[in-house]
Amino acid sequence: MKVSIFGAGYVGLSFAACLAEAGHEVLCADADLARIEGLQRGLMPLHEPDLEALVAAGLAAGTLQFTADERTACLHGDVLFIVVNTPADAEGRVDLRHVMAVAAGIGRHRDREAVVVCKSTAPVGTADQVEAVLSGELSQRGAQLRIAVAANPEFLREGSAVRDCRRPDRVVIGSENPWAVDLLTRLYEPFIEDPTRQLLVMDRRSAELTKYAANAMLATRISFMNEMARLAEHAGADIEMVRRGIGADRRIGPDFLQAGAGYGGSCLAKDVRALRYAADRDGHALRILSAVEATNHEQKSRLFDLMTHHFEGRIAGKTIAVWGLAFKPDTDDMRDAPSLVLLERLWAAGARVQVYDPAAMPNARGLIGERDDVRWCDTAQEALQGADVLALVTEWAEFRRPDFAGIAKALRTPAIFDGRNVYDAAEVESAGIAYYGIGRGRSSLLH
Ligand SMILES: NC(=O)C1=CN([C@@H]2O[C@H](COP(=O)(O)OP(=O)(O)OC[C@H]3O[C@@H](n4cnc5c(N)ncnc54)[C@H](O)[C@@H]3O)[C@@H](O)[C@H]2O)C=CC1
Ligand SMILES: O=C(O)[C@H]1O[C@H](OP(=O)(O)OP(=O)(O)OC[C@H]2O[C@@H](n3ccc(=O)[nH]c3=O)[C@H](O)[C@@H]2O)[C@H](O)[C@@H](O)[C@@H]1O
Repeated sequence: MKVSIFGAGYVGLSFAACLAEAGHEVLCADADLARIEGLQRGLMPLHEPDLEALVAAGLAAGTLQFTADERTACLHGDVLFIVVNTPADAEGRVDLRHVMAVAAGIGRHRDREAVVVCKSTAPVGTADQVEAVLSGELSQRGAQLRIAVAANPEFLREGSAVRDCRRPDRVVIGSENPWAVDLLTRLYEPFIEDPTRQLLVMDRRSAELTKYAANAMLATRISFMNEMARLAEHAGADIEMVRRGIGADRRIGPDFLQAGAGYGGSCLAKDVRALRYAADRDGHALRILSAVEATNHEQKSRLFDLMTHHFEGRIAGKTIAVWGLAFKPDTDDMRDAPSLVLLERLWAAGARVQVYDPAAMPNARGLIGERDDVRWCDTAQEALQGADVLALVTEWAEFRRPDFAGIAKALRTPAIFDGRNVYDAAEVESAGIAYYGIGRGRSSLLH
């Protein structure tokens, strides 16, 4: 099938490469010319496991092509996906300008029937708006084309985008138009093993709300566990034991129960904010979500609070080694990363940092810029040299089994602040290093 994809970001590019791998003829468009020129030469604009090889394979096979030309992209596909960014402001108002720009472009250029699919995360009613913009453009030039608009939210995670695209838990098709549903069902066929379980067809508004509800539920689980972690700290319990204990209940399940330094990334916070804003505006305050946000806001300062406790308030002049800057492992994405809050708080308190991340250094450096109180290190080992203590913020695989004896030697006053609970406290302590985790009763902060 011929497919056009507008947006070559984390989602658009991963989705395009997977569709091309499955044999579809994919043209991926982006408004960013430099990004497209790079992609045409096989240069990746972002870090995502397995994606580079998949893009190269698609380019070589000719099933994946890139363009910065809106018209070409509007004319190529039988199905056209809108996968552009949909940022939300501080209050939660979602900026739909990019989505509507694509819709208007399709309305201006399209010369035959099409199924237009909104994959960007966007508030309930966005597909209706896309339809209105499209028909406005079509009627302005007197064109009468059969165009169906569907909502098809995306649930992939960064760091496993390719895997998630190839094997989605479910595909949600929001459309009551049999033609659009049939086309999308055929398009997704290579990724679906069990249609009765994985393929969910519903109306557009339900599909749009499903996306927000999913991210809000995930964020709620994390904030719930972070609150339990605080309680565990005070009660002398270990949240890791509690996590196993409740995760074994099939009604709860083991995933997304990891307490830590707070959730970050481009979407959970943005989408919770947007959902809360939309609900408030319609007079249906979502009280749970306000609590989820407040807890996460505090949680991002948790490592800093533990350090304040450890240093008895005297953080000025200390040097902190920081392992991991990206908002999660296996990505270079720094959007809303919890590490940024830790760094800001340390700098405000007069500390210096020595930072290392396997993939996010260029993005972090671009965001933060050069300053005297940060040293950008080439290795995890280099970040330790001469530092007082170590903070682990992102649980990259390369940080999981470190040489604790080496860490004990490198640090001036050996202590580890484990923001993702990846280390065994007893093992760390037996190397002569003080251990602080999130919600680990052994390192309880009894105020
Ligand atoms: N990042 C993620 O893990 C997930 C994101 N989403 C949603 O998917 C959408 C895209 O997210 P990301 O890929 O992370 O964004 P991104 O910021 O990485 O990429 C968006 C791309 O769209 C391009 N763009 C903007 N306006 C355009 C236009 N008029 N024509 C063509 N290209 C245009 C931008 O230049 C950019 O390259 C958002 O709505 C997001 O909420 C959904 C699921 C997962
Ligand atoms: O809409 C989106 O953009 C996507 O948002 C999240 O995916 P993503 O942000 O890529 O990554 P997650 O694995 O969800 O992690 C988000 C944050 O939560 C944190 N987290 C995750 C899981 C956990 O148990 N505890 C926890 O603190 C991570 O460290 C990270 O900072 C959702 O998991 C995806 O389903 C969704 O498609």
